[in-house]
Amino acid sequence: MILRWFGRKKPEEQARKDETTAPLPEPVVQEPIVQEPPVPEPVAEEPPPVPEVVPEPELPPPPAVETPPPPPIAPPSEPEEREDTPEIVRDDLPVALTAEEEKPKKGWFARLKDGLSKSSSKLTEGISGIFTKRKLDDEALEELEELLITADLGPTTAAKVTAELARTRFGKEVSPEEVKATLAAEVAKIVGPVAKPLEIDAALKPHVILVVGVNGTGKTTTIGKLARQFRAEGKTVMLAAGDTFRAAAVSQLKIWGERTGCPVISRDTGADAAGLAFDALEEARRQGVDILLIDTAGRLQNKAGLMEELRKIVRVIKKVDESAPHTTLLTLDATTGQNAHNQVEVFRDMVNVSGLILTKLDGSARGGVLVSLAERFKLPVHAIGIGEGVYDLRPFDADQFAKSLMGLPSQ
Ligand SMILES: Nc1nc2c(ncn2[C@@H]2O[C@H](COP(=O)(O)OP(=O)(O)OP(=O)(O)O)[C@@H](O)[C@H]2O)c(=O)[nH]1
Repeated sequence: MILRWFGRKKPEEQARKDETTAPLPEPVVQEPIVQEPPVPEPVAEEPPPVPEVVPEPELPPPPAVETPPPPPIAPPSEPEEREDTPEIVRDDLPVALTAEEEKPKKGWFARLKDGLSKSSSKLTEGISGIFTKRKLDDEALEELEELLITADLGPTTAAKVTAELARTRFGKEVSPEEVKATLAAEVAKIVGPVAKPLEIDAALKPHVILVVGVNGTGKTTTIGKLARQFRAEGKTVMLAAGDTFRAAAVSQLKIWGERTGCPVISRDTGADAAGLAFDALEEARRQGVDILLIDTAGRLQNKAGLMEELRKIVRVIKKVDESAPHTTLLTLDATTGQNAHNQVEVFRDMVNVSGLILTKLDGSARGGVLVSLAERFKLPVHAIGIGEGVYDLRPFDADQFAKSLMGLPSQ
C-alpha cells in the first residue's frame, strides 16, 4: 500500500518539476525583445516557492494508509474496485469445537432411510403394483420405466436399469423384492463412481472452499455442517459471509460460526463480495487457518449479475492464491427434482464446479434425482444433507443410498 502511494506521488512531483523548469527558457528569450521587465519577472520568480509547497499537502496521506494494521505476509496484489470501506468482524480462533448439539440417537443409515422414505415409498409401492404375481414382459418393463422416470431417475437411467433387468429376468416371474434388489444394485453402479468424499489438502493454508448455489438450496446450512465436521477433525476453519446482499444470510452464517466455534469474516449489507473474499483469504492466510469456507449469493433472478459477481470472487481470490478456490461446491435442493439439472448447467457456466452436495434428501419424494445427476454430469457427490441439524450431513455412500432409495435393509 505504502509503495503504491509513493509510486503514485513520484510522477506528480516529477511533473511539477517539469512544469517549473519548462517555462524558464521562454522568459529568458523574451526579455530583451519586448523590454517589459514586469511581464517575464513573475513567471521566472514562480519556480522557487512551488517546490517548497508541493511536499506539504501530499505528506499527510501516508499515515492514513498506515493506520489499519496490514498483515506482513500479504502479497502485493490487491482486489479490484475496492470502493467500500472494509469492516472486518472477526474473533480469535477458538481452540475447541463449541457446538454442543445433541447427537442424533438413530444411526445414519436409519436416518437416511427415514429421510428417503417419501422417495422410496413412491418407488416400492409402484414396483409392488407392477410385479405382484406377474411375469417380466414388455408391458411390465414399460410401466417400470415410467415409474422410474416419475421418481426423477431420468429417462436414460430408467432405460438402462430396466434393460438390465430384462437381460437377466425377461419372461420369468419376478417378485417385487427381486426387482428392488436388482434396481438397487444398478443404481449403486451408476452413483458409485461419483461418491467421492471431500478431500482437504493439508498442505494448503487455507484450503479454500467456495460454496455456490441457488438461494435456499442450503449453502449456509451446509457450510455450518461442514465446519462442524472439520472442527471435530481438529482443523481450524474460517467462514466468509460472501452473500453480502442479504443481511439475514450474514447473520445466519454468524450463528453457524458461533455454534461451530469458527470466526466469521463479514461486512455490511451491499458490500463488495469479492473484496470481502479477498480480505477473508488474506486473514485466513495470516492466521494459518486450515480451511476457509466462502458463502455466496445465489440470486438466479439476475443471472448476469450473479455470474459477474461469482467470477469476480474467483478472479480476486486468485490474486492471493493462484490455485484457489481449491474446491467449488454446488448445493442442490433434492426437492426441486429435475430443476437441479438446470442449476448444474447454469452454475457450471459461471464457475468451475468441482463437486455437488445434495441437500434436503429428507422429506423429498424426488431423491432419485441424484441418480440422474450422476448419470448425466458425472460430477463428484461429496455429501448429502438429510436435515437441518449440524449432524445432518454425511459423505455420500452409493450403496447405502441405493438401498435406502429402494426401501431395502442395509445388509
Ligand atoms: N430438511 C432439510 N432442510 C435443510 C437442509 N439443508 C438446509 N435446509 C434448510 O433449508 C433452508 C435454506 O437453507 P440455507 O442454508 O439458508 O440456504 P442458502 O442456500 O444459504 O439460502 P440463502 O441464505 O437464501 O442464500 C433452511 O431453512 C435450512 O434449515 C437439509 O438437508 N434438510
